[in-house]
Amino acid sequence: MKLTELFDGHWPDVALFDLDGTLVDSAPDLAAAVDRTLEQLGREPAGLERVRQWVGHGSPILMRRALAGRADWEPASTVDDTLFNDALALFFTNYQQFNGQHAVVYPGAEACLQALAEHGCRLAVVTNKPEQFTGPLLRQLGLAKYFRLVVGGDTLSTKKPDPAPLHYAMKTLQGSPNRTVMVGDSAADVSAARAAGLPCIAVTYGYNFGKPVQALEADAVVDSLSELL
Ligand SMILES: O=C(O)COP(=O)(O)O
Ligand SMILES: [Mg+2]
Repeated sequence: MKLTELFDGHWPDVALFDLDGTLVDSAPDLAAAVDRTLEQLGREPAGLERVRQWVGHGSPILMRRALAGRADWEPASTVDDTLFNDALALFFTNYQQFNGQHAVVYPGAEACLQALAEHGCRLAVVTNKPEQFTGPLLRQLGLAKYFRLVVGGDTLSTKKPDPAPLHYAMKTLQGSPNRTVMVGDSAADVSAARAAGLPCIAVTYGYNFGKPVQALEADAVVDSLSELL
């Protein structure tokens, strides 16, 4: 589906992009950092396939899931606070080292960013990844030049699926809800867009775990961002 079909034949004024699983396949680096952390804590590594299922709600939940060994971690289930804090600090140190080592831009993603920018669309990354890792990754992969704004998982006091990061990005880039689109790979992205009253595109190749992307009630589902052009 062409993006312009969502906006009466025009390009949107503002586009908000999720990062992990939407623009960049970063799971190998995240898995390397999680596994190094688990090993430092005397635990078995989780492996790429499991870590891939745990990404999307930010680093604290990624590490809680890794410690619990399961994707369906809920706030009610107990992970010892000291253990969690130690694990998160180790993860940050490890991810600092692994961030960008194996990450690649998905096919079609850069062409989409370029076309949007050429049509005057103002672009932001709205990710749950902490800011300290987001800027360096975007710069290393040559994507930083497309974005006027980066909102990380720790930029505000709440993160997706809360709509606050999307509201903040729209306010900063002077986008209105009916002229702004959110593009993401997970339930957190679609829920945040819904709550902010924005149209939302979901990609099929990312890290959504649980129900299929088609069940997320996005306005369109695409296999590649190049389909939007
Ligand atoms: O760090 C995460 O959990 C994923 O970040 P994302 O919001 O870019 O998918
Ligand atoms: Mg994502």
